[in-house]
Amino acid sequence: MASSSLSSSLSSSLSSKKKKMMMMMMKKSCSTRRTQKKRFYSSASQEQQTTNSSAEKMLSIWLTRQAQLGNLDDDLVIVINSIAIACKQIMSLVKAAPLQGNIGLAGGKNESGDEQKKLDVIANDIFLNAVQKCGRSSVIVTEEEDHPVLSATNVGNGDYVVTFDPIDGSSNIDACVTTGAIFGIYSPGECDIDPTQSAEEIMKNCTENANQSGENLVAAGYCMFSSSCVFMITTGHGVFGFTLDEQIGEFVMSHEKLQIPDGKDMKRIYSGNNGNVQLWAPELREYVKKLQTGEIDGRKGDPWSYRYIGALIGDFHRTLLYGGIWLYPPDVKATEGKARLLYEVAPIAMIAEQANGMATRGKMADERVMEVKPMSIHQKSPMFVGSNSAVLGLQKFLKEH
Ligand SMILES: O=P(O)(O)OC[C@H]1O[C@](O)(COP(=O)(O)O)[C@@H](O)[C@@H]1O
Repeated sequence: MASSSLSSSLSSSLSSKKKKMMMMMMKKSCSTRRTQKKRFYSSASQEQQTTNSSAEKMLSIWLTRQAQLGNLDDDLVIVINSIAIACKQIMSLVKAAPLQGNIGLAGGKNESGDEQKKLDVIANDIFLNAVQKCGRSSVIVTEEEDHPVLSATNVGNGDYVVTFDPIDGSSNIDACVTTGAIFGIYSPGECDIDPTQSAEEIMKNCTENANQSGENLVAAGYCMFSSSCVFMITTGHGVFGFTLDEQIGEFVMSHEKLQIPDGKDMKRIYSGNNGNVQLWAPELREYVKKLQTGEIDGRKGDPWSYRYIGALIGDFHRTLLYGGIWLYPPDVKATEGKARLLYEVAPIAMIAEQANGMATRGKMADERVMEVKPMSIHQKSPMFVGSNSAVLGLQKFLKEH
């Protein structure tokens, strides 16, 4: 109650002395409340200041800062911010999938022949919409579309080739196991549309334009949908991680200039589908045996640990943070491996190399993944990726066997 109306209702019933006492107490309590409020606001403003001072840690502001430093251009900032927004939307859908009936199959298959999950299709639409609406991408390649998707770059100068897998490891969704989105942003392509060309010729030109080796990547990253939602990004100047703070709806820096642990800091972990080992080349079967006895690095009786989530993002993220090796070699069933070069393998390889690790393929595990130019947009590729010493150890073993 305001003090004035209360004081007037008191005036008729109390002696003047008592009244004065009451008024003094009233004033004191109001001023206390005002002080408390002021303190609250001041603390809130201090808190606000604290939050502001850590604003630089927010992805959207960090990207702008990187542009100011000349590490990436403004159009690329817009593309990456659009991808981050799509990832937040997809994370919320993945979390609620069982409640919203977004588990199970959508009923179709993608060009790779994988049965599409409901969230594959929904996430693909979210991603496509975000990247197309930002107007800085000329061609989009996604695991869930058979052909490249052209997008108008009518609002900006950027005409980046953006590739992504909207939900990697989608078979994990129904079991609430880690999934994620992987993306690669390739240098602007010359995908001029010649109106005199036929649709097939235009598509062939844009497909050819999209088929770039990893060395043309200007940025690569992934967003892991797990116990935390972690957005990992490299623009060629190191690897940075941002964890979604659901209180403020922002990705906030949590990993700065990540390096894959090596040497004594490396955890001896290998990751691959052990169910396929008997389908691998004999020398790779022997390599796995040496990991399992510990002999591969001279520590017989001290085996390497084995971890496999069945989602490249989850298995790679652990390798990035703990060290070790992830391998998906060719096998009798998957002669070119399973992960796709343009939008899974090459972006992961860029991150690995930017984190001072290695990503190779080939019979001797000595071909840099980043140098391979895909012949088709959904081309698959084997990969051995992880700590330098682990990949070099594999190369040494293959040379000797
Ligand atoms: O089931 P497999 O043969 O081990 O393959 C697992 C690999 O396939 C993938 O799940 C591919 O997933 P998506 O096809 O859902 O993108 C990778 O993420 C994972 O590393």
